Amino acid sequence: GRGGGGGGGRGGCVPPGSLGVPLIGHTLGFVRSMRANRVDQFFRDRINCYGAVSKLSLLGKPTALLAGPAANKFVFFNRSLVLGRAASLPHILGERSLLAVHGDDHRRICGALMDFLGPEMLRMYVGRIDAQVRQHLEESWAGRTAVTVHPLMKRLTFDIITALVLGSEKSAVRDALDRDLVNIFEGAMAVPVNLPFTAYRRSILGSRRARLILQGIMREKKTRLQEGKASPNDDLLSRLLSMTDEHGQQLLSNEEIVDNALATVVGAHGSLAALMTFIVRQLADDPATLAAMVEEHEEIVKNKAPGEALVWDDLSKMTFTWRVAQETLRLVPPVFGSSRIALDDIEYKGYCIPKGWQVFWVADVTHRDPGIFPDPAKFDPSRFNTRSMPACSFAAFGAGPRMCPGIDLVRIETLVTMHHLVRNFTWNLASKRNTFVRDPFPSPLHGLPIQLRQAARLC
Ligand code: HEM
Repeated sequence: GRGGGGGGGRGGCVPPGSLGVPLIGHTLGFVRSMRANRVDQFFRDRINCYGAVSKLSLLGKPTALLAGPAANKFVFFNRSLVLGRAASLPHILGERSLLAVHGDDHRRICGALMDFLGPEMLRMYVGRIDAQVRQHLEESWAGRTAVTVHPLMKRLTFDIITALVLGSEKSAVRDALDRDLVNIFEGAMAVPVNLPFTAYRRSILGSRRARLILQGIMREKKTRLQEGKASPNDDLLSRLLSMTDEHGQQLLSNEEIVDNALATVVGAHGSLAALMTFIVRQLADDPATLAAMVEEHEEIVKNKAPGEALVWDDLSKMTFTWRVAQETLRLVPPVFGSSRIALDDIEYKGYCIPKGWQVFWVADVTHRDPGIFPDPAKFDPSRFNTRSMPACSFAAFGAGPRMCPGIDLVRIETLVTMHHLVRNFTWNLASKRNTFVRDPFPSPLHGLPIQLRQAARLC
């Protein structure tokens, strides 16, 4: 029913809506809708019914669901809302991962990660990423008439992030990590009940195994750094091990390094693979966008020797390609939303959200608001030519202190991959059915099989 009154803390009443069955609440409906790609509809139905603020029960907690740019901004910048252990993923990734800490610890750990993931460091790795993309296309795309895109993009993004985090060796270790990641994601959407045979339990165990693997590699790196056989710039682990505070102590504890190396691998893998897969899907049916991209990339190679690697400055010329990526992220945001926990009773639009409640923001619903994005279903990269939209309308990376620290890496990997892909191949969708499910990242039907044609010799 619509009844909104009663309960709650000081001032106003709690938002309208219903909390459903205790513990399970709306979780099953939510998870089912994710799997059937009706998650957008699941949230839209509630928002249509109750308005931009409503209550429901998700993943075992009473939850306030907020939607719209103003709501997003409220969530992203509110100090009484913390990303916390109530959500499954922070708990799964470890006590000291960026997702599980707040306040000064968050600032310190986020600062350390951004030292590696910011443009100053990442610009050094463009050449390495360029080589990995070329090798991947050479090995898995060249000479084929059909490929399945999503698994290939998962492989590529996984190889790039593990090389950045762990360094170039260790392929067996990477395979082991890869297997554990599957379990980790399974539990991210599950009711957080740590009992045998639950998805949640499998993901806790997968994460524990992955962190043991990372611990072993970290110890080896530490020794190699001490012996002068490795450089702090080799990879993320070496960089984090080399950073010190004002007393000369290691800035991040060993546990923090391990948990955040895992968070980085997890953060950089599925989301990016989804983005690149959906760009490929779009380009198959959108010759005008493809032609504009090809033109942009041909212009860039005009000034380069044949086979010369891309460098940082080349990427700043790929403005249209980045708008294509943003428009793809608008229509199919890899992270559809996420939650916070209220540390105090807080008020939004006259409603009280009681202390301890979960607050959920959603990207999808705002991204399809015709008041902000006219004709919202239309794919139109030129929407991003201007900056006139209200703050936090485009929420694919979040905003504020918790904004995604991986955005520069997303840009580099996407631009480099698309540069080589659109210049060397054209393709058609093998299936016209345009559906996808979330697991929790958007996954197209059958992994997006395509028929492939190669322009000439790979260049
Ligand atoms: C297309 C790709 C990506 C998308 C759409 C994406 C999206 C997001 C979003 C929306 C958040 C904020 C969640 C919130 O506010 O609750 C976030 C946080 C995060 N992302 Fe990404 N991300 C992507 C790629 C990456 C990459 C490449 C990395 C690592 C290199 C990464 C690492 C993280 C981490 C560690 C956080 C937690 C930040 C914090 O809590 O302070 N992500 N991401």
